[in-house]
Amino acid sequence: MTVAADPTTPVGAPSGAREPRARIPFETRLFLPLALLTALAFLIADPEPPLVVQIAAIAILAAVLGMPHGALDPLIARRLGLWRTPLTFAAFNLGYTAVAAAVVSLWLLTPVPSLVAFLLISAAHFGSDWNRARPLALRFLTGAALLSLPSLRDQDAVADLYVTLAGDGARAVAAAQAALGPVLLVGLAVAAVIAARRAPHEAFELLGAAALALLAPPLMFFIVYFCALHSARHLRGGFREEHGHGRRLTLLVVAAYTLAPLALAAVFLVDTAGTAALDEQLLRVVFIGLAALTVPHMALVTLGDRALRSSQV
Ligand SMILES: CC1=C(/C=C/C(C)=C/C=C/C(C)=C/C=O)C(C)(C)CCC1
Ligand SMILES: [Fe+2]
Repeated sequence: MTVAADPTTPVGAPSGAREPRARIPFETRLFLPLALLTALAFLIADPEPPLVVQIAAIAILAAVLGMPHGALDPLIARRLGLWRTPLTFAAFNLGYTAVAAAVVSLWLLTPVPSLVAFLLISAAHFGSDWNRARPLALRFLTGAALLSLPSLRDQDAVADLYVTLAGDGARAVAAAQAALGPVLLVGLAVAAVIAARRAPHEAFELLGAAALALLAPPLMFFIVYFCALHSARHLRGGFREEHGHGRRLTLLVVAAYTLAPLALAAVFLVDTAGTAALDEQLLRVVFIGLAALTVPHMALVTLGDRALRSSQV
């Protein structure tokens, strides 16, 4: 299989004229066994952990493993030439924070449309973990399928989570996802077939992710996919692209930009202690926080990908 000069080439795959074999990326090896074990555990024993345990797990794992992949954003921005001096760096941070704050404000003002917008943006973002060189419509369809399958498995569980995040009106969003689920599942299978032609490991990842979404509770699916595949892939890609600038600086930026939002989340939790159950507050902090960071994060990742692709042409 030829993988040279293909943006879907797995990280670390050798390139050259002599038909190199695509190496299976680290995150595929991490995600697939984890996904299959988790899916199997719920298929056989259905050992559903209490919701509060799942929420605590997602808060901790998203903080430790999920957040750092967004923390590479200042480095992506530097590569894009968005900042060069301390002053333009400060302006970049101000802009990034302002966009995130605007998303939170919008969410509080119009929660249900904000949730829908978050799901649509996330569909494009997550769907781009596969078939990266293919049209956006295919990637969006893949992501929409991935995010709808949990509702197909357990519409009420997803509806309850959405209601905590966006109020009663959000129940209809889970219903819509459950209704679209079967068609989207077919779309995901098509995406897997398309991916298989150039990168078979992507097809296996997609099938593993679909099995996980259909068999494990919604939050367990999200934890395993988000931490073991999505975040791991972007973190590794980010470190690889920053290789010229030294690992120490990259580590420092990742640490600082992981800790800053976490500190903010902690302040919010302490500030609002007693106004709602801790698990509900945690769920809101995790997902509304992710929504706030996703908008500037996705804009940068998209620009970064575009720059990378044009430099490869
Ligand atoms: C709330 C919620 C869901 C959606 C989560 C989303 C959409 C997360 C997006 C995170 C992003 C985009 C991170 C960026 O890297 C699920 C899993 C459908 C079902 C369980 C409840
Ligand atoms: Fe991401």
